[in-house]
Amino acid sequence: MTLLRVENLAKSFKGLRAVDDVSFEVTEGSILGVIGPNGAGKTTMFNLVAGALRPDTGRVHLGGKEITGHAPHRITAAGMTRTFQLMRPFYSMTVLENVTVAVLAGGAAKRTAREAAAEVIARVGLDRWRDSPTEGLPTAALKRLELARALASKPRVLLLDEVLAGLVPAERAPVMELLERLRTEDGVTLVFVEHIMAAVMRLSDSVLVLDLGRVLTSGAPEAVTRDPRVIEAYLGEDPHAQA
Ligand SMILES: Nc1ncnc2c1ncn2[C@@H]1O[C@H](COP(=O)(O)OP(=O)(O)OP(=O)(O)O)[C@@H](O)[C@H]1O
Repeated sequence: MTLLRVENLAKSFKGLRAVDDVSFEVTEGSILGVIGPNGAGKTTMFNLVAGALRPDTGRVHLGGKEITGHAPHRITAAGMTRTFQLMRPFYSMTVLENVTVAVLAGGAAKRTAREAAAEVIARVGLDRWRDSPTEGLPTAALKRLELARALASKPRVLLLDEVLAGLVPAERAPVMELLERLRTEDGVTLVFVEHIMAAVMRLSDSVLVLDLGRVLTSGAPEAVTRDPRVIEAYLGEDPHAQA
């Protein structure tokens, strides 16, 4: 079943077509990877889908309901939330307090919010930092906190903006495993923007390639990354050519 449907989205900034007639569908329980060179429109597309920006034209449907142009909190309430590339937790609060705020913002009752937050914190493997101040946390823990804050509203669709950026390879593997478990065990549908191709290849059921605001191509990761247009526009060289 199609859970997220994006039709002909477009957004210009002072004449620059940042997102130009982008359409795609995401099946419930699947993982869509979004790739493309810097400036391709990936973050703008996320902002349009998640309600941070209003599209000039086009429509977004979540679970069959139109959510185009709705405010982010309404879209979160409808079951879709996103993480930010530039994380903005409340640095003066502890990890538990940060996630509790997100749980409350997601509409949970005050009485059970801390308990629900603690569960999410355990889910993302942040238990050892639970009562630590957010200020001074290592990047890997901050990335997990960003995930926890997004998961606090129990989304059906999670949009992840470069959740692996800034992590060393040894830190990436457990985050990728966590994302896989979110899909298989919690049934969360994932759309993730990522530059790290090994992650895109491993996690994605299908890949959407953006270039200059438009969809260059989409399909299975193997096929997409062999497409000469993708290699030319983004990859620079054939990733399969190397041993
Ligand atoms: N608020 C804005 N005002 C003006 N131009 C913008 C704005 N936001 C994005 N742009 C422009 O729109 C285009 C698409 O930017 P966007 O950040 O969506 O690309 P991206 O694919 O996410 O890039 P990256 O991989 O570097 O994050 C770029 O040319 C960018 O400079």
